[in-house]
Amino acid sequence: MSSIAIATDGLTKEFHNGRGCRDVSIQVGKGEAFGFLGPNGAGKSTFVKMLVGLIAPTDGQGFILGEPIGSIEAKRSIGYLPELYRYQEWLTGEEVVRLHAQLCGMDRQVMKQRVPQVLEEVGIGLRGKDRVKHYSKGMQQRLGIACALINDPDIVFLDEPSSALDPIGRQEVRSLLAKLKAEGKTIFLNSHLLEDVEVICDRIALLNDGQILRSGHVSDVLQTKICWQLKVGGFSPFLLSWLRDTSGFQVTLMSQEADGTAWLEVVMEHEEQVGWFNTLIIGQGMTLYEVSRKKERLEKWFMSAVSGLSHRGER
Ligand SMILES: Nc1ncnc2c1ncn2[C@@H]1O[C@H](COP(=O)(O)OP(=O)(O)OP(=O)(O)O)[C@@H](O)[C@H]1O
Repeated sequence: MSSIAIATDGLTKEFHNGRGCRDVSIQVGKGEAFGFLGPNGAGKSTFVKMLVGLIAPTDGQGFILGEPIGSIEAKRSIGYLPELYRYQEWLTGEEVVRLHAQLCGMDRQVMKQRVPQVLEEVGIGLRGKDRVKHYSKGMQQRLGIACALINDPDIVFLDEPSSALDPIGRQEVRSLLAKLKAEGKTIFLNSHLLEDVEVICDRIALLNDGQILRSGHVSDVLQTKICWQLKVGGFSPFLLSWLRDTSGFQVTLMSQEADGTAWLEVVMEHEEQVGWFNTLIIGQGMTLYEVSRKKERLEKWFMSAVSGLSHRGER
């Protein structure tokens, strides 16, 4: 049995105006969380709409668990949260989810159990009988996720699930995605929120002007070198060259206060060397206030990939 959840080969959608996305080939493994990034207008939503069968490709092919995209068999195993979707605000949350269950052709008895269960799962079980117009944006997004999960899909496509949410709403959606991932669901996440992608996704691809520009494992992108940031007290400039000479590491003074508090950045070969380096600091009479591993950020990866390129999307 194949371990591939989503596979595309040269998948293309060219709109009448020449926009869309071109020649996109990816593979996403079962249980993997895949982040699809790109500037506004890069073609991310167009790609997802092809995968979920809402629009037909103009070239190439795609498969969901081995079934051709757009087929009933492929649709049975997916859930989809569209971007900025607005639900019928005169309905209750429960009615909205029930409507989606009916659209899936769910049996009435199964529906009776599944609707409250999925509302509970996304954390709006107690508000299921309230009308959507009384829901916060965060609750509406979670309601959308409930609709996407109603058929207990193997693969969930989420197009900007945290857009327009405040930090609390984002955190709620992020925890929900982490839970889905832990349950073994395959997640395909379109997002501009790179911090969310860093936390949730295993692999990423960056789309620009309809084409994949870069792709890779998030862990590789974030850990290009082992760099620690240390906050120390009792620092004096002559200690900098002593630390460099004694450790052999690249030590950089980032900032220093008049009271001798300083921030250092130290690049090492192995993670474990930090313990030894700390003993050098303490041995020289300095105080160690804080030690943290500096990570590369996805934002840097994203910006370095798109800088200097034309992206016709929104600009
Ligand atoms: N139905 C359509 N007809 C013509 N052009 C379209 C159509 N749908 C999208 N486009 C264009 O295709 C390009 C890609 O749009 P798409 O919505 O896929 O981008 P996106 O990466 O999802 O953007 P965003 O991050 O802003 O949501 C855009 O230039 C858009 O204007």
